[in-house]
Amino acid sequence: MTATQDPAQQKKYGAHDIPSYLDPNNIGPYEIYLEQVERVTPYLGKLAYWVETLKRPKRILVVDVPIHLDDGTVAHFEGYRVQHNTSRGPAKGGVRFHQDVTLSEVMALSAWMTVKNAAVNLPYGGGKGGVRIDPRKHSTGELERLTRRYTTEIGLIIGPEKDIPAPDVNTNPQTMAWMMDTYSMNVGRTSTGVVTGKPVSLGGSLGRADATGRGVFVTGAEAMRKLGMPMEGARIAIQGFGNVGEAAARIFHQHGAKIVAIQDVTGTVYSAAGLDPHAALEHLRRTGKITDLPGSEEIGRDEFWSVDCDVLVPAALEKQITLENADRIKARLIVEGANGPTIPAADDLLAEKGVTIVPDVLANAGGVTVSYFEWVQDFSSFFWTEDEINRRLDRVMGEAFLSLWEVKEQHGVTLRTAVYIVSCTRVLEARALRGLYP
Ligand SMILES: NC(=O)C1=CN([C@@H]2O[C@H](COP(=O)(O)OP(=O)(O)OC[C@H]3O[C@@H](n4cnc5c(N)ncnc54)[C@H](OP(=O)(O)O)[C@@H]3O)[C@@H](O)[C@H]2O)C=CC1
Ligand SMILES: O=C(O)CCC(=O)C(=O)O
Repeated sequence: MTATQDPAQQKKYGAHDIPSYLDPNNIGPYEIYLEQVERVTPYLGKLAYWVETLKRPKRILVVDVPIHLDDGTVAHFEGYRVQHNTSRGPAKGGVRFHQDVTLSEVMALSAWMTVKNAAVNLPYGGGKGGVRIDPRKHSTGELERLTRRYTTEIGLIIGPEKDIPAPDVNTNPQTMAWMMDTYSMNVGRTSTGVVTGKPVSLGGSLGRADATGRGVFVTGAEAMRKLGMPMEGARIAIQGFGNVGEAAARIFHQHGAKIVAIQDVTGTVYSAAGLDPHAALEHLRRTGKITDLPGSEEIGRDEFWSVDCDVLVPAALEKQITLENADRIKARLIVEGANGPTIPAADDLLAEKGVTIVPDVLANAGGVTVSYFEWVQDFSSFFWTEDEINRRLDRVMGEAFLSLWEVKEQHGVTLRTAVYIVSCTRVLEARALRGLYP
């Protein structure tokens, strides 16, 4: 039970003056994950015997990444690669460059990869990496040197059959090209399968760029069908207009929905009549900000959460939906493009309000699904058409959604708990079958 769920605490502190160490909004990313595991444990039956496996990352590597800056000085950055679990296959998950990256965050992100990969039944465990750096403050040359040094430092534990990185926040196909090249130089052969999300000309897959946003759309559309919400004219608010948010906005728009609000780091724009995501992207590329978008009005950052909308898509960072804003959310459906955007206490509050959440570990699994297709294509050196990729992706995401929705109905739990029931069972079954000793 969290502090605000506890009636005694509520009486003592009221809604807004609880001390910070008791404030559920202060929960760390790995604690969020641990709470999610606690919630699923009663549904694991005999496999609960192995549940400690899920609570501990298998392997954590912390590295110092020194680089020459353009002015000739040397700067040091802290980097991480966490392999949370490898029971079902090699570790798999992205690499994030961000000024707020912490070990706890990367541990949580890697654990969510374990759950996500099992949710869509990919033959992977979970991993994630990150470097604490603000990429906006560095030149392309500095970012290339950082990426190459980081790749060499984590080279001890990555590899096409060990752990396969991919893009995440502030990393992209160019970053993956540098990682692939550095790893290949270090092992003395071209190893395309060591990373996914590469440029198509270097063994990348068609469809990977839009895959996460496409998966958000496919699972969002399935959820809307279940809830009897028409797509035509549905009002969508999107936080984050990067790889995931922009693609999700564009695909929802293509299918007749109306993008009423977009928020990124630079600000928040709103239009009751709907924004054109193509124009928004063009404006962002030209001006470097989402604000001053023609045909939109600028609203306050916090106002974003109370915008009149039917579907809310958080597609930025963790811990965005908290007890500070959850009760103001008007959407009936939240589709989590980001990893970990909702803290558990807000999850409970939204469930009580009757809001349906398609959780991150299902909604944003489209990216890693096409990463899997890329990895398979690299191994066989045989590449599929974009139509083939999209058809397979839609099938994986659609079927996963429908079967997980059935589990939710069967147990009378939230969709998040349903995904954890299925995923944790799959991971722990593999653990139990493999046993402990060499
Ligand atoms: N890329 C992928 O394939 C996958 C990504 N994800 C998750 O999706 C989320 C977004 O990743 P991705 O799109 O790749 O990252 P990008 O770096 O491409 O985009 C991030 C977006 O979020 C915005 N943003 C960052 N911080 C804030 C904030 N505090 N408030 C509002 N907006 C903010 C950025 O704004 P600005 O541009 O102004 O900085 C940018 O628009 C992350 O949680 C990631 O882990 C999940 C699965 C796969
Ligand atoms: O494509 C991948 O391997 C992983 C993408 C990712 O980091 C994520 O799903 O959070």
